[in-house]
Amino acid sequence: MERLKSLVPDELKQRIATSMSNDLLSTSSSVISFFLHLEQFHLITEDLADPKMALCSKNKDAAMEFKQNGNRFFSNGNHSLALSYYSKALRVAPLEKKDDEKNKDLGSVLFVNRAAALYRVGLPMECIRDCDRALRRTPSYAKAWFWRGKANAALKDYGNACSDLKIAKLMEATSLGKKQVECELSIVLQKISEVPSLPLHNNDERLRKLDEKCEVELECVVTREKGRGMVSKGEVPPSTLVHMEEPYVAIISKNSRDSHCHYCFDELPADYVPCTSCSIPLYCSETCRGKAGGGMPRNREAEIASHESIPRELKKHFEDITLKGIIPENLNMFHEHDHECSGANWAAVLPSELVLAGRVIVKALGKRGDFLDTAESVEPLDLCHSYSELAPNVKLESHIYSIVLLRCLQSSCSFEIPINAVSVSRTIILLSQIRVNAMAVVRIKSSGEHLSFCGFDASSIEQVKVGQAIYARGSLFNHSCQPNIHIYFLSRNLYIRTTEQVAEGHPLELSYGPQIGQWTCKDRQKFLKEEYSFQCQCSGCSTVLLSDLALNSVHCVSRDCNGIVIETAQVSCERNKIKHHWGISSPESLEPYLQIENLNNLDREPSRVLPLGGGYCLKCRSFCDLHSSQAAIDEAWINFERLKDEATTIEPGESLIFNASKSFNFLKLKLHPFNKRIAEAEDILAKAFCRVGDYQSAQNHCCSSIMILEKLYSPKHIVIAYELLKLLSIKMASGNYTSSETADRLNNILRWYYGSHVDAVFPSYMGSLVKGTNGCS
Ligand SMILES: C[S@@+](CC[C@H](N)C(=O)[O-])C[C@H]1O[C@@H](n2cnc3c(N)ncnc32)[C@H](O)[C@@H]1O
Repeated sequence: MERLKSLVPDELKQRIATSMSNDLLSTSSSVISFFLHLEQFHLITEDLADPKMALCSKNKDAAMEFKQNGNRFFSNGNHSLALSYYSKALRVAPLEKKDDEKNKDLGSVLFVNRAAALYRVGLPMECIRDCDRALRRTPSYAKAWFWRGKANAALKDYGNACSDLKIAKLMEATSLGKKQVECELSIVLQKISEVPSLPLHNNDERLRKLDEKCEVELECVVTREKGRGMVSKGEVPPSTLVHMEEPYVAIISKNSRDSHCHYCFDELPADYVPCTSCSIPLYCSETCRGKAGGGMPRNREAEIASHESIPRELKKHFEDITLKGIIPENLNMFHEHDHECSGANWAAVLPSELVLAGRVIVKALGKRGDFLDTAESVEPLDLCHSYSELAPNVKLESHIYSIVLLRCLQSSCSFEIPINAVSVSRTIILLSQIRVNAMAVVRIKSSGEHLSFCGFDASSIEQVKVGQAIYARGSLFNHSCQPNIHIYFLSRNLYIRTTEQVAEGHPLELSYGPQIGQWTCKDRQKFLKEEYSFQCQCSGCSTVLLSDLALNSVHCVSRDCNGIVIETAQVSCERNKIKHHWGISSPESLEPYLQIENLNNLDREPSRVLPLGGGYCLKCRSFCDLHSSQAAIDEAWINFERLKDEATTIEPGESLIFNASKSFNFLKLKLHPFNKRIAEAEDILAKAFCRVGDYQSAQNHCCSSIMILEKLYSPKHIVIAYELLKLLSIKMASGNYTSSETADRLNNILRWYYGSHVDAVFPSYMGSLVKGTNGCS
């Protein structure tokens, strides 16, 4: 891309840099005439679009090599490595079975080999699913029936195990193989005579009960400051599900490509399935693969019917398995990966936003046919954009990316894709719509393995971005740094829930990222301007709040004054709030830290409340040299960085804890008590003390950290729940299982934010932690 950018003449660059959305037809036309006559452009786009040059097409030789490695590790008893090689082989193996393939093909062999490895590593369910895959391709595959039988026996489902093994015996051609099956069968028959067979197990453990209904009526209203936004038609209680939606289009993040399903974004199971025609997407099941359009298994009814040799009593079992899950092709459904699946490089190489734009174009063309044809054609997605406010460099990139994308789509789409001023300018607008409206699909991840062994570590929670999606109606919710709704995702679907009581007609606003308590107002506004090109007009950015003032502040130099000292840029941000909005929240809570006497007589003059520059105490106006204070604070912080690094992996040395504790006393003298760094320092110390087994000190530091965060956020904020989880793990690590108060608080916040979906969103052990602690109280 840099190469193409550098080729654009300066005069055109300049026009694009200063262009507004109205100018796009003209700038697009110039870009097209420039690039379509440029040999380098054609070379680059051919590289991207020609399947012969692509690295992501299927490769039988590579698959055979992976398979051999898998076989080698399997024979040596290294079954997990064998499993990983069979999976690699499946990813690159050509999986489209040809009509003339009567016998088992490479795909069937790889599925059975992987099934055997799955059985050996103790995953019988996954083993059965892989056997089924092999049997749908090759119904007479004796080994697949054999491993299926063994896995069913491991699950104590002796009835099915017996049927599987009986069919395996019928299908087995070698006498040695037959003997092996007979031996297994006799064990199962013996078991059947001893214990009753368990009822059929549910093969799909990932099925979840998600039956909560969304019954709130919302409406879209327009305001001068924020454009369209969503409000509720009636009063809504906290924790109410107000919206749920499937994405218009979605795409997996590049860093999740090997770990999460490319359709539903859930974590991949050990028996994931690859795309049938290219080597990029991986899916958790055939259902997801079918929905994404990564190749459908053929209906093999005719072939199966030809198996006359199956005795009547086994026929139903045989057909149930070999025909099971064959998804009828849904012609009305948009298969978002289909047009990328020609084995070309572009979908794997271009940025995700661009590939997402390609998916919108193909879906819109499939639905309407005229999305790119005329400037008047109706938008498939009525979304706002911010092209005119983009940085010059981003505007230029959008022009180049749009023409590259259309060129790639031309070569891999069944529709006609025109490249003209209209189509390019519409694609540029689409890219800026995606920039403003795409949501990051996230999953909650914890770094610990098992709570009772790892104690504190088990509860390090983070949100991991696994995908990006466009939700047509979800995009109409505006941002607030003090949100009253909360979003989360199950599979690829968006859910929105209130986090407080919302009055009738009041805007429902979520956070696009930054929140009060996390960053100061200045930093939040900078982020929103850079990422979303808007000046935040939310209530949190128009009101003077203790959290915004204290978050990064230092203590007044006069020890008997509680006043806050902040830097110049922050002072001017807060002064602007007073000047333009005159908002001060909860004066009583601010009074100890700020000069706000005679509040009723105040006019809109900021100097009545805040000093002109930074470094002055907001309460007594004493001056503090922020520059030298900051240098001393940064130096003291080094001890925390060291302790943090060491405490994540090993037991930290005594001297590290001693030095950090000394620095901590210094930080407490210098920083304001509600400064976020103090909370972080408390957190690092808690972790370190936990590592060395001093649970009481760990607990004290953890509690102090929670108290600061409650001031900066609010006592019911989800951030507090994550801290409570840490506190609970410390208590449990110390053998205290009677912390029902902490567990109740944690449970309440989680239910507040996730309602009935709490168990689906959080790793299951967290639920059992809460229940376990409650149970022990
Ligand atoms: C995802 S859209 C929300 C819907 C949008 N208001 C509309 O009319 O389509 C994001 C855009 O809404 C506007 N917006 C959202 N929250 C805002 C806020 N707190 N202050 C100002 N503008 C806001 C900005 O123009 C932003 O780029």
